[in-house]
Amino acid sequence: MITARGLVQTFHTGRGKSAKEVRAVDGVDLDVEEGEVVGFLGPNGAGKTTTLRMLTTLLRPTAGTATVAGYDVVTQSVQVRRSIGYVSQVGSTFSGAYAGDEVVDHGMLYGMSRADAVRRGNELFEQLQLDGLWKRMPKNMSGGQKRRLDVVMGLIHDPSLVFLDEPTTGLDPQARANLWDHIEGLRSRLGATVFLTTHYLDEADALADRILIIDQGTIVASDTPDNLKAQVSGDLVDLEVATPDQVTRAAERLGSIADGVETDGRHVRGRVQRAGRVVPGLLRDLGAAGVELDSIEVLRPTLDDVFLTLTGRSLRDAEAGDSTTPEEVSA
Ligand SMILES: Nc1ncnc2c1ncn2[C@@H]1O[C@H](COP(=O)(O)OP(=O)(O)OP(=O)(O)O)[C@@H](O)[C@H]1O
Repeated sequence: MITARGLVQTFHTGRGKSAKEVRAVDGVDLDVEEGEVVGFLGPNGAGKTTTLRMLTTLLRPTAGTATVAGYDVVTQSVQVRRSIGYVSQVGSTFSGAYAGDEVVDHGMLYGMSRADAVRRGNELFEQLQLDGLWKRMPKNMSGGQKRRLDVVMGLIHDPSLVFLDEPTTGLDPQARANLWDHIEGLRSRLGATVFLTTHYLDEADALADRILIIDQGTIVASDTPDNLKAQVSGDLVDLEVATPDQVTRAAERLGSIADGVETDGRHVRGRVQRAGRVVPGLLRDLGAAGVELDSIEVLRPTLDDVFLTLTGRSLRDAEAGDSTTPEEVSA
């Protein structure tokens, strides 16, 4: 459904001595299969939006090639646009008509009949909890309502490939959960392919079949959330032994299957690959060695652990450290 090879985008900022070239996307290869939900994850300024803008034909690649739904993003941009739905990060611009009319016009722009656009628009308003707002002007909607209206606009023509740029930013938790359900439904009910960017690790984890991590314009990982977490850091097993004199024995036993075993009071911790498979054996082993446990906890690694291992920075620190503000710009 989507392929990209060596995609590059450079921007030129500043003038004279302060002129600078920014390689926003620096050689991206990616493949997305039909029916996949792919989460595109990375800190602020990593190149997510720029990649998405190239794939949706809004920005011409400086170098490299990409096809979307079988069409070349440069030479067949019209066909690409017809084949996709796109919800941009900045949202749609609305003309001052009623929300429902905007949506219907948008559907008709994609070749839908008025009746179909009205029917589908009503369905989407209901599914995205915008009921009763058909005759409201978008400028009089709350931020969250407007964001959901953006999503309706992106989905009105039932695209089989949808690009969503940070779709849940600015939504309250309930609206976010609702949109997650909707995105899951796009795949399960309609068999749609979804490519979404997000800063939210839990969102990527919950929704995506596969996660692509981008950092400084380059893809640094691509795998299922579980595989990424398993390969990169393993699960943390935390044993709490009943009495301090058992700590050494517990550490020995855990050390036979875990990396980086540490002790802290009556706690013994270490990382193991696929805890579900090895913990039953560990418990038998501890029992046989006469170690008595007060508690055992297994913590799955988070995607933040994955990001930290891959880049040496936490996703949150990487974001906090970003202060790039483009001045004058030419693509
Ligand atoms: N029009 C532009 N002119 C100059 N630099 C730009 C332009 N657009 C993006 N950049 C720079 O390119 C880099 C990648 O930006 P991009 O918006 O793709 O990142 P992102 O991963 O989508 O970030 P965010 O999560 O903040 O949306 C950043 O350093 C950004 O400042």
